[in-house]
Amino acid sequence: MALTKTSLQVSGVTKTYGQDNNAVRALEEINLSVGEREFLAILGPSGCGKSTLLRIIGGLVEPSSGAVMAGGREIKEPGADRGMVFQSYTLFPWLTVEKNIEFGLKEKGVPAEQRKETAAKYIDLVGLMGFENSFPKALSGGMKQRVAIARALANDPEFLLLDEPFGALDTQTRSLMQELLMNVWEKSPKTIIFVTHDVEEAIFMADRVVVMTSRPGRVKEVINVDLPRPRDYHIKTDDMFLEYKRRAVELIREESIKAMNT
Ligand SMILES: Nc1ncnc2c1ncn2[C@@H]1O[C@H](COP(=O)(O)OP(=O)(O)OP(=O)(O)O)[C@@H](O)[C@H]1O
Repeated sequence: MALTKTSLQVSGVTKTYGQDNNAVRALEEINLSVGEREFLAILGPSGCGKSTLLRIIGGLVEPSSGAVMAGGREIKEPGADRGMVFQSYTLFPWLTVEKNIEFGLKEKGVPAEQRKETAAKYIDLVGLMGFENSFPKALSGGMKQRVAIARALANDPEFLLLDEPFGALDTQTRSLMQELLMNVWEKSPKTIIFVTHDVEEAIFMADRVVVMTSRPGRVKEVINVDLPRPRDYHIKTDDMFLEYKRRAVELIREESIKAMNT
């Protein structure tokens, strides 16, 4: 994808949790520009600060220094411009699929009829027709994450921030969910920032993959994934795909070895 305007800018972001002897340096000098409607993956070894970076972008965690700018404003707190999806299922168990998806709209005071219409649109987009009135406990993990994606999209955010959203799913479901997310993104273009430690997942979906170092997380390398779209699973055996994968595996391996030796 040709990069359009910058929609989000991470400048000199550093994060230290705790103080003195208990201080943990999670992130060090992160600089990153994210293009409008770009699909960006953040890839790195466990504990390198990926979630911390995403939470800072989401406005859930404050950086120790540096700033994140979106739409000309510094991010200081969560906002309706940023929808988030986490690995753990975060649906409201007492609400049906439809009501979960409508939740943010109701908070905003959108009238009932319009809420229902919007929910129906996203239920269709994530393939959950017929499950409108089901409760989360009756859904599989993949279905719950589809509801979570639909719920985030229903608020029409500019950014969709996903933190290992398919991490708890089996391999087959995970692979189908990757295709579903790309499909949703192509039909409802947003800027996506997707955190994962899965090399194949990152290259399969993203326009660019930001590979992070082990803790403290820094940007080690940015891989431009120049593979045609739309993509489906066949591309995973393509020579170019395998070349990107080899490069990313090499980078992550270097970092994992470093982390083991410190
Ligand atoms: N609230 C917190 N208080 C103290 N330390 C924290 C906190 N959150 C994260 N950390 C530490 O910061 C470092 C980075 O954590 P983070 O969860 O951002 O990494 P990650 O790359 O997302 O890890 P994983 O892939 O294992 O989920 C880790 O050493 C972690 O223990």
